[in-house]
Amino acid sequence: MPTFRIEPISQALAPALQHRIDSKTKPLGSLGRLERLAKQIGCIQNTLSPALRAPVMLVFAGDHGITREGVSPFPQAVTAQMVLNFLAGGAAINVFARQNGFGLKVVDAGVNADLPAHPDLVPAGIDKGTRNFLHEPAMSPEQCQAAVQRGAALAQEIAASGSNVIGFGEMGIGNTSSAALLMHFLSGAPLAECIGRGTGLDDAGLQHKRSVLTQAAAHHAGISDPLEVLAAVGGFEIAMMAGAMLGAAEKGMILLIDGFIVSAALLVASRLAPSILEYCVFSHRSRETGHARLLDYLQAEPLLDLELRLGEGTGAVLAYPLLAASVAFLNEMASFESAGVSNRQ
Ligand SMILES: O=C(O)c1ccc[n+]([C@@H]2O[C@H](COP(=O)([O-])O)[C@@H](O)[C@H]2O)c1
Ligand SMILES: Cc1cc2nc[nH]c2cc1C
Repeated sequence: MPTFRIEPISQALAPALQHRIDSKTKPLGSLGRLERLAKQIGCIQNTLSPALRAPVMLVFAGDHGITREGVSPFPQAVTAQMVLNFLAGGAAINVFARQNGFGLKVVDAGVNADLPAHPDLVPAGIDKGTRNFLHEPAMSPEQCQAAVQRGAALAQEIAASGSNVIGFGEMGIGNTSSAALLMHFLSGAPLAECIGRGTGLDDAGLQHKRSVLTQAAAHHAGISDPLEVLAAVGGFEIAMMAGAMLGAAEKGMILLIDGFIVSAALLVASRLAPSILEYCVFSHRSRETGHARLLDYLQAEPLLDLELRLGEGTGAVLAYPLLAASVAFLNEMASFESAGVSNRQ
């Protein structure tokens, strides 16, 4: 596995950015969270006049062997069906991406179907779904490494095409089970706090999911190396997304983090390169049980809480106007001096 060289973001301009923010015609600190966002973006880009260019949403799709255990109310076939819906432009993420000027790429990281070629589809499938991690590792070490490397290469291509904002989304029936176990093994949170209703399990379904995942956790007990954990209980879309996050941060891009599954991928990436977190904007707090605690663990401050639990990158794209607003106020607002407004005595 290549090591990822992710530099901590430069704090060289942090005092000057703070001064610029404080000079704007507003009471000190009154743009609240947008002020911290403007400063973070300025530091990531190491400029007093940051700019957001050609934002891209990558939706990683993959299938999961664990679906054989009845952990999701939806059949595995929905993953491929939703990929076709993305390619036809009819999913929620298509609507929000069009609305917010995002380019959209759907990445087949390991869907259990033969997908037709399409200009928006990146065919990068490792296999037709993972193995059932109740009984064996979800993927081999080689498959895991290949997924991470393909993801990193993809993000680097997107950076080379001129984009400096990359959003992460996913589609994979069963992937809240993977995310729950990744969180459990890598953060040490009790399993019960990592498991939620996903796409909408009822009480009996949730009980069953807890029982299956408790057995899976026992089967893999003792694993702690991030790549070993990723191979044991991850998904191809999660592994490729973790790689893409690492590749994007290496290129100094702004990483827009979506919900529970995307945050679990970031947890893996942050174990491989902790500085990656400095490049991340956390778009929202998902309704999925576990996300709030995972965000706390990552010391993340999400921008929105809209009770979303869809995935696809929807929260990330919905939060983008707030990034655009923070950059715009930094670049365009008058200062007390330029506008001739009296500052406090
Ligand atoms: O982003 C989230 O926080 C989120 C929370 C719950 C469900 N999802 C989506 O629902 C799917 C996984 O749910 P499940 O019940 O099949 O494990 C997958 O396609 C995710 O995109 C996503
Ligand atoms: C319909 C549907 C759409 C989704 N989008 C992301 N995960 C999903 C899961 C389902 C079931």
